[in-house]
Amino acid sequence: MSATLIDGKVFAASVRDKVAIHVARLKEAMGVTPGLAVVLVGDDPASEVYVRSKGKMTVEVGMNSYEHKLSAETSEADLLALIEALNADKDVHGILVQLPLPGHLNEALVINAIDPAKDVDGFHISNVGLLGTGQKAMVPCTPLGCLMMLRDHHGSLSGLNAVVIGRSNIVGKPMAQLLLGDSCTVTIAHSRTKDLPEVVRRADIVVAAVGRANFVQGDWIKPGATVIDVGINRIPAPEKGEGKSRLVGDVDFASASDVAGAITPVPGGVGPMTIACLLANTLTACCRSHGFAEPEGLTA
Ligand SMILES: NC(=O)C1=CN([C@@H]2O[C@H](COP(=O)(O)OP(=O)(O)OC[C@H]3O[C@@H](n4cnc5c(N)ncnc54)[C@H](OP(=O)(O)O)[C@@H]3O)[C@@H](O)[C@H]2O)C=CC1
Ligand SMILES: Nc1nc(=O)c2c([nH]1)NC[C@@H]1CN(c3ccc(C(=O)N[C@@H](CCC(=O)O)C(=O)O)cc3)C=[N+]21
Repeated sequence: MSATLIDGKVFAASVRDKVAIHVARLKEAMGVTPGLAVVLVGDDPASEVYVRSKGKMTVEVGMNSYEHKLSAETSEADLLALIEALNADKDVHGILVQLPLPGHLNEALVINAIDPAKDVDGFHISNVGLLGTGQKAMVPCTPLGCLMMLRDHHGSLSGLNAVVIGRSNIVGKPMAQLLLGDSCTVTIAHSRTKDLPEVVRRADIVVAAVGRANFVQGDWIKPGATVIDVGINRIPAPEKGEGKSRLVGDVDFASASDVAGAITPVPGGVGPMTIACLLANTLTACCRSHGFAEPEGLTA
């Protein structure tokens, strides 16, 4: 491995430290404590783990955490009623509805019911539109975390060729918007892209958000490029014992880290930054709702 490792775990801890300092100040000077409500519908074990770890970190930075666990059979009307109540709750500054939702619930309808000012995921159409037109928005956590790491590594991103693999509403598209906002020349690749390896070879920055284990190969990477691996894939790991598994990204780390200039690992890369940015967004939402000065370096 010759690439510099971009340590998301360390970076995320520094973001959370910054958030904690601002939260302490808000509490002391203004008597306001930011609050994050997380809504989980159903009992997907992986989602439960994430929700628990989000709650723990929310409390660690001094914020209030409100967890709402609803059964998998919850009706759309009941979920919308909860969102209405959270929209009206003065102690709640951020609302996150864990995705994916069970199939009988209309995801777009539910997300768009959240008060855009409390939409710390940045998924509401109003925030999507604001981001797309370069106006102040709530920015999706995963792309924001990627952008922070890229800015930290490169300084300016202006003029660099960026290739985003994946065009989902939660990662690929907002990532492309943020890179464009920083004056990259952006290509969005997806499952219909012709000759993906050749497209990726032009990139100074590669962001992989595909959902396929070890998909991006080292010989697709331009020597010296920066590789951000968003993928979270659980694969069998018989070498760790029968029935065991491990997490890998969308990038074949072994081959890519020999060619890239810098690379994020999985685990310990984008994942921890996503949660840190969720806390940063909750703080930002709280400051905006009260008309307080926004902390610097925690938004796009
Ligand atoms: N670290 C974190 O915090 C987070 C990690 N993730 C992880 O990131 C990954 C992507 O998530 P998400 O965006 O939600 O996934 P989606 O499944 O919504 O999107 C995947 C994208 O990859 C594209 N794709 C699929 N196969 C290929 C292929 N063979 N060649 C090129 N493109 C392909 C799809 O193209 P098409 O549109 O044509 O189908 C699609 O646009 C997952 O591993 C997920 O677990 C997600 C959120 C947060
Ligand atoms: N409304 C909504 N917003 C989200 O942001 C959202 C969501 N729904 N649904 C699921 C995805 C996935 N996601 C992750 C967050 C942190 C890690 C993370 O911290 N991963 C650790 C590893 C954790 C482990 O060991 O399992 C790491 O990469 O180091 C991963 C994935 C947020 N998501």
